[in-house]
Amino acid sequence: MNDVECAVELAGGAGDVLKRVRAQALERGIGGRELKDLGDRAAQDHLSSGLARLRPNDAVLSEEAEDDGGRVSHQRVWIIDPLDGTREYSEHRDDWAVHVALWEAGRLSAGAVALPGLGTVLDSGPHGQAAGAAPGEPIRIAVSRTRAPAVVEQVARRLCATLVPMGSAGYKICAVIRGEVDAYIHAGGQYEWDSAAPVAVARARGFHTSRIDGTPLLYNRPDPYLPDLVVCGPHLAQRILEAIAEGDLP
Ligand SMILES: Nc1ncnc2c1ncn2[C@@H]1O[C@H](COP(=O)(O)O)[C@@H](OP(=O)(O)O)[C@H]1O
Ligand SMILES: [Mg+2]
Repeated sequence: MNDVECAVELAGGAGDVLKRVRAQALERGIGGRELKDLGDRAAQDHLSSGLARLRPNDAVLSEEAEDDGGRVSHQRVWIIDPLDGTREYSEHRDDWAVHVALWEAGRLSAGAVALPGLGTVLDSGPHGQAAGAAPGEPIRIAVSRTRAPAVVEQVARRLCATLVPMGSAGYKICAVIRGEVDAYIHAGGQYEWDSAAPVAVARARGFHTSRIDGTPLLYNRPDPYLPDLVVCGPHLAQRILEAIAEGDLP
């Protein structure tokens, strides 16, 4: 099994576990915080035991595990978010995801994002897919449905774009890849596990991925805080980055 196949197997398996956990919780009348915790724990257990079995020599950075920083000196580090869009998962919505990425010697070398609500897993393997169709007007920008950053609202006004609220960073990046929206912009806080796997998939298919100031998204840093990003078709990147750079000017 190569690394991409490994990522697909693990993300898809964790997605199946999460769906089972949620169905059983519904039958037992469990929801809210308890369901979020059950899901986080079950998906983390599935991924950590799978990585220990399939890739025992690699390091792991997970949203749901202690990080002692030892991974920084490793050449191969799996960056995982067992349940991205925890809130939406607990609300029985479809916009949540499982992220499994591999960072290898300075770059993301493999990734898979399970979208269990849509019954699919997207991966960073060779697909020969063009990087998105030219966007129609107005441009559609995916944004957090619960904490839309002010900068995204400003950019939408400048570009006369439509905002499309959704949960989960992975689900939103996959919405760009799937052509449901033209861009995803986020600012104000996030961590490497929120974007590593979907960014690996987006890059493999030719999409633009960067910080909102246009600099590269870097992974396996000592501090995994990675607060902002832009993902869009390459033809839109310059317009969006310029609109962001205009800052608070009217
Ligand atoms: N300001 C912020 N600070 C820290 N994490 C944030 C954040 N805004 C969004 N995120 C994280 O990014 C993911 C997508 O958020 P959203 O659905 O609002 O777009 C969520 O991951 P988790 O669900 O794994 O916690 C959320 O916790
Ligand atoms: Mg997350």
